[in-house]
This record gives sequence, structure tokens and C-alpha cells, in this order.
Amino acid sequence: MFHKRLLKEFSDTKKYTAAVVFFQWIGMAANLLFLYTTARMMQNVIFGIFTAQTAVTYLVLLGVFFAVRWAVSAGKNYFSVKTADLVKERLRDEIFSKLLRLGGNYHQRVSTSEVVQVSTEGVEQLEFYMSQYVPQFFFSMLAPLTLFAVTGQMDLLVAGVLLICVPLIPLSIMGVQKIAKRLLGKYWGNYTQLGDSFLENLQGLTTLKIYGADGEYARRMDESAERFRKITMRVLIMQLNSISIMDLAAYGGAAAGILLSIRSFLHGNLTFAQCFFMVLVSVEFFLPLRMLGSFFHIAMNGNAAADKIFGLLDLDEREKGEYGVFPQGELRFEKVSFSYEPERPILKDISLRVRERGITALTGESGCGKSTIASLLMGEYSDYEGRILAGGDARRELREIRENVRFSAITRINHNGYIFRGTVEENLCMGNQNASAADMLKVLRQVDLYEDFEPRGGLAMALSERGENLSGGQRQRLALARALLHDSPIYIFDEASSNVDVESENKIMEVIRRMSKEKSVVLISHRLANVMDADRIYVLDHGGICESGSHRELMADRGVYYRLFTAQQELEQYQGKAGKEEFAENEAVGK
Ligand SMILES: Nc1ncnc2c1ncn2[C@@H]1O[C@H](COP(=O)(O)OP(=O)(O)OP(=O)(O)O)[C@@H](O)[C@H]1O
Repeated sequence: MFHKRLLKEFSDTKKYTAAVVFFQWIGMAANLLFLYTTARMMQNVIFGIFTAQTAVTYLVLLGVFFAVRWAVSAGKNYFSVKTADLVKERLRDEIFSKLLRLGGNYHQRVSTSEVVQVSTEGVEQLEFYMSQYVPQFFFSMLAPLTLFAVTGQMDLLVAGVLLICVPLIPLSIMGVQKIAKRLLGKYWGNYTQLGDSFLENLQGLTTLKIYGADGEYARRMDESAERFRKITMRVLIMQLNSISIMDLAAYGGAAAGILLSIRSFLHGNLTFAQCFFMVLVSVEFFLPLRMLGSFFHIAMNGNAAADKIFGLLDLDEREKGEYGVFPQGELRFEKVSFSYEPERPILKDISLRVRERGITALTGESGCGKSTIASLLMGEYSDYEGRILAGGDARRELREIRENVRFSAITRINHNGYIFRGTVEENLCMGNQNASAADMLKVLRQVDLYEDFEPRGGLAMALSERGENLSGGQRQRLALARALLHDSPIYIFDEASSNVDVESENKIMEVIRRMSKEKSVVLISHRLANVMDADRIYVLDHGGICESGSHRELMADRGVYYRLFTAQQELEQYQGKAGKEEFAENEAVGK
């Protein structure tokens, strides 16, 4: 019936639940009083003893009844909303904190659309579950017993029969529950899968259009939507059927109560007023459980949503460091091995040093493991072998250091720095909450964006989602400006200047070289012209370091680096020459 863990996690809502049940119970008591008064009045009318005084008494009671009902309903709503607020706020808070703890690569464990679905619709299901279903459950246990206590004093047999019929509703609910559980599990599975593909296709719509694959993907989504439609229909059919079964039990039981009350009246065991009251109250016996039955589907959905939410909250987290200081000094990799999947080693016995100042470059062919090293430095994975040490001789394992301390000591800039919708100022502030306008303008000047942004509003310039109203180079330079404000001792540039125009690339490299005089810079670049100035270059090959040294040393060695470098130089010279020839030809024909 209940999701045990959910009730345990929200045990502090017990007092609100009790208050809701209490108000419901008072409302029911007022209702009984009103029905009994009505029955007495009917009796007086029929037997001709209806006086003006009776009418006034009745009207006063009616007024009191409505006032009580209003107060009860307000009280019940107040405590229901309190429960709903508490559940919603805490669950969303917990989901958010969990995602923060899972870190940037949370999507390797759970899909983004599932997170969105459980934290929106899933949380709302649970809010309803706790604020409506749970109190209704207890009230529907209490109500028939109260009614039995009242009606039993008039006719024990009728009251007994009505009470015995009441469990028919929960029995029919339990019967349906078995089928519902399986069906709702499938329903949620289909729902999140549809959300996944919808989100992915929407994000990749331009790519799908360019390759003319949108038709095929639309067809696949249609299939997915059709599966979801079918399962939704099955859920609805199950709901309608179960409502019919419950109605049969409720109205069948009420009919039995009504017939028995009339029979009892005819045998002279009940007065007219009592019989009339019993007839009216027979339905009341079943209404609370009938109401519970209609909440039941939402409750089942809530159970399935709770499983999903707790599944997310229970995901294993990275090992958490507790050390609260980032020790100064060089970073070291000592015989580090790592793999994302078993049986597929990515890094093998890597040993390297990142000096406290200057540029340490990582280069090598695509897929050799450069970005993986950056991810390990950022602490995204802690299940590596060997040691990653911070602080030179102070030797503190990186994974022992608290995440927020690590993040304020190391800044990583990728090839697609994320720009948020908002203003330039808001995006820059993320780098440093305390940065003044002068600080922000200074970094914009350093990355050559000041002139571009000033006519468009300067710091107040509006940026669209992902900075789509900027060029690729401007976006990347803005991400660099934000990183400069962060002012951390270590910076990792992971292909930060790739995919941008030559001017932006030169500017970014100029800033990197300048900052390396005071900071520790890890530069990952496949373009060797950019790593030439590095103090030390590590060349990776299939997850291992095959060479290391300065540009001059590596060129003298005539190994892998030499081959890569000369091949790249030749290619760039050839491209440059071809470009010049084309330009000269165009000039000659006057184009
Ligand atoms: N999250 C992941 N799960 C599984 N395998 C991964 C994951 N990320 C990367 N890999 C694999 O690890 C290997 C190294 O990837 P990595 O991104 O570190 O290479 P890289 O040298 O930075 O490549 P590039 O220069 O193309 O960016 C690749 O074979 C890649 O397919």
C-alpha cells in the first residue's frame, strides 16, 4: 500500500498528516450532525410537527454546519499544502545536491531527460502522494469505524453489514495493485525513454537536418511515441476497470445498507428519522475509501516515481576527499593507470609532472588519452591506480582533497566553453562572484572582446542560450575571460583554441603564455605549433607516455614528436602555399 522508504524519509510530515486527518474527521462529524438534523426535520414535516421554532433551529444548525465545513476545509488545505511544500522542496533539493555530488559527468550514470522528468513530474507525483493520498488512507480507515460507532447505536445489524462491506474496496484495490505495479513500471520506463530520444533529437536537430536524417529519426520517435501511447492506454484501461470494480463494491454495499435500513424501519426497529439518516449515511460509509481508490492510481504512479527518484539518489558517488587545503607545488602523476570500462585500459603507467609555473603540454594522436588525464586532474574519476599528487613534496593525493577546494585551485577550459543565457556580466561573475566592473572590463580587454561588446551593451550585453549570438571565437574568448577572473593557481586548457578563427587562436595562446609566467598551465593541443613554447612536452601514444622533453630536445630525438611536428608543418606550409596560389590566380583573372 505504501512506499515504506518514502514514509521513512518524510517522517516529519506525520504531524501535518495527523492534522489533515483530524480536520477531515471533524468535517465528517459535522456532516453527520447535519444529516441527522435533516432526517429529524423530515420526520417532523411528515408527521406534521414542523413549527417556526424548528425551522429557525434548523437554519441555525445549517449555518453552523457550513461555517464548520469551511473552517475544516481551510485547515485541511493549509496542512496539505505544508506537506506538499516540504516534500517538493526537499526532494528537489536532494536531487540537485546529488547531481552536484555526482559531478559534471552525471550523465554517464543517468540520462539528462530522466533527471528532468523525475525532478519535475516525478516530484509532483510524490507531493500529491504525501499530501493527499497518505492522509486519505488513514481517514478512510477511521471514517467507517466512526460511522459504525454512530449507526451501531441505532441498528447494530445494518451498521455491521455496512462495516463488513467496506473492506471490499481495499480488496479490489489490492487485486488491481499487482497488475498496476508491473504496468506502471513499464509506463515510466517508456516515458523516460521517449524523453531521452526527444531531448537528444531536439539538441541534434540541425545535424539531423544537414544529413537529411531527420525523417528517419522522426520515424523512430513515432515508434517510441506509439509504444508510449499504447502503454498509456493500458494504464487508463486498468484505471477505468478498477474504478468500475470499486464503484460496484461501494454502491453495492450502500444499496445493501439502504435496503436493510428500510427493512428495519418496516419491522419497527428504527424510527423514520433514524431510517432516513441510515439511508443517507450508507453511502458515507464507502465514500472515503472510494475517494482513496481514485487517488490510488496517482499513488501507484507515485510509488513508481519514488523508485526512480530513490534510484537516482542512491547512485554511487565518487570518493569524497575531506582535506580542506590545496597544497602549493607541482602536480605529479605516479604510475597512473585508468580505464573507463573493464578490459579496455586507457591510461597505462603514466608518470608526469606539472610544474608550479610554466606550461606543461600533452600531445599525441586523437584518442591517446589526453582529455582523460585532464579529467583525472579535475577529480572526475577517482578509481584510478597509482597516485596523483598535489603539492610537490607535501604529497597530498588529489582525491583526498575536498571537491570545492580542488575546483577553486584548478580551472579547466575545454574547446566549447559553456556560455549561459543572460548577460556578459552574469557569465563573468560565475568566475568570481566578487569581481568588480573594472575587473570584468580588464579581462574583456585581455581577450580582445572589449571593442566587440562595448557597442552591444558592454557588460549588460544580452547573451542567448549557449552564447549563440556570439561567434565561435568570441564564445571561447569569453569563456577564457571568465576563467581569468577565477584566478586559480592551475589552469588546464583542453583544446581550448581549436575550432576557432586564427585571430582568436592567437589571442588565446598569447593569454596562455602570459599567464604561464605566474601560473601552472596544462596545455592539451593536437596543434604542435601551439605547444612548441611549453617548458615540457609529454607525447602520448596509446595511453602511455612515449616521449617527453622540450621542443628542442624532442626534435633532436627525431622520434614520434619529430614525425608529427614535421608532418604538421609540411601540411600547413602546403595549405599556405596553395592558398597564396589561388589568391594570385584570382587576382590575375580580376575576380
Ligand atoms: N566517458 C568515456 N567512456 C568510455 N570511454 C571513453 C570515455 N571518454 C573517453 N573514452 C575513450 O578513452 C580514450 C581516450 O579518450 P580521450 O578523450 O582521453 O582522448 P584524447 O587524446 O583527448 O582525444 P582527442 O584528441 O581526440 O580529444 C578514447 O578511446 C575514448 O574513446
